[in-house]
Amino acid sequence: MTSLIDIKGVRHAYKTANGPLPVLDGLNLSVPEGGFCAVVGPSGCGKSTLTRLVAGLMKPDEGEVTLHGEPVRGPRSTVGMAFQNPVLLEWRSILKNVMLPLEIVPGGLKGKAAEDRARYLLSLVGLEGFEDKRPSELSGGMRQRASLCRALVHQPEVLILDEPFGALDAFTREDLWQTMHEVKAKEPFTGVLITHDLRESIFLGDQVVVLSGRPARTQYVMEISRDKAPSLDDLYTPIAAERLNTLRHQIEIAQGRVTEEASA
Ligand SMILES: Nc1ncnc2c1ncn2[C@@H]1O[C@H](COP(=O)(O)OP(=O)(O)OP(=O)(O)O)[C@@H](O)[C@H]1O
Repeated sequence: MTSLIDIKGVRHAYKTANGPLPVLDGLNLSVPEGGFCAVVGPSGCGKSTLTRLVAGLMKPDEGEVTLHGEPVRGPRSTVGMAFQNPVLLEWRSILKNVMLPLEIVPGGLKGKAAEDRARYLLSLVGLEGFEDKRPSELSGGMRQRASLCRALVHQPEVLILDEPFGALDAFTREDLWQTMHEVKAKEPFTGVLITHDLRESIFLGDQVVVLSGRPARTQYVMEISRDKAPSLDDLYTPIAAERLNTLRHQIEIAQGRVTEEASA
């Protein structure tokens, strides 16, 4: 697999009233085509900033973010995003919400083809029959499913998920993890997932990147090879426990609660 997303030596500081706030300091990350990279790290370390750089919503002070080797210089229609808050438009039906990017992205599907595509995605995530409902008529998990369809409707090659399941209860979240694997099998994309949930990171990611405390650098990378989609049972195996323990420990180092030397 060739690398689709490459982040090399990225440094970034926000300009604030109190002077520059260094947020990223030597970030390196490489996601192969079709890969799913889960990013974890202490609160406020710069995870969302990383997604903004990949999405082209801002440029780094130093270093480079490339997609297929081409520097990211601005927003691209080949990137889809979903956030913790689905932000669906209440005056549009679920179907019309999902179709929205096709009205905005140049060259997107139009008319019946657009509607068919949106209906297909909604059926893929189990929302068949809810196309004409308004967002407020759906549960939080269903709204997040619709938001996922909206992020995928224009067939982006990169999907950025910034804590999309963070506000959901544990059972709904686990349902959505499984849905994500089902969707990815049918709608291939290269994914970057920001999460605070270590179980989620090892269930969805084939690479888990731990960022250090702010300003963030790449502290630790865990590769997870799998030849089929996992089941929830896989989260209760010794190997899962070992992975979670390693990641939890890396987070403690990132938080400065233990030192690498002390843990060696
Ligand atoms: N536009 C901005 N201007 C100034 N400071 C900002 C801006 N956006 C984010 N920050 C600050 O940069 C730091 C990193 O923010 P960011 O949202 O990237 O972190 P995060 O790891 O995603 O946070 P969390 O884990 O809480 O979701 C935080 O201290 C935040 O307050």
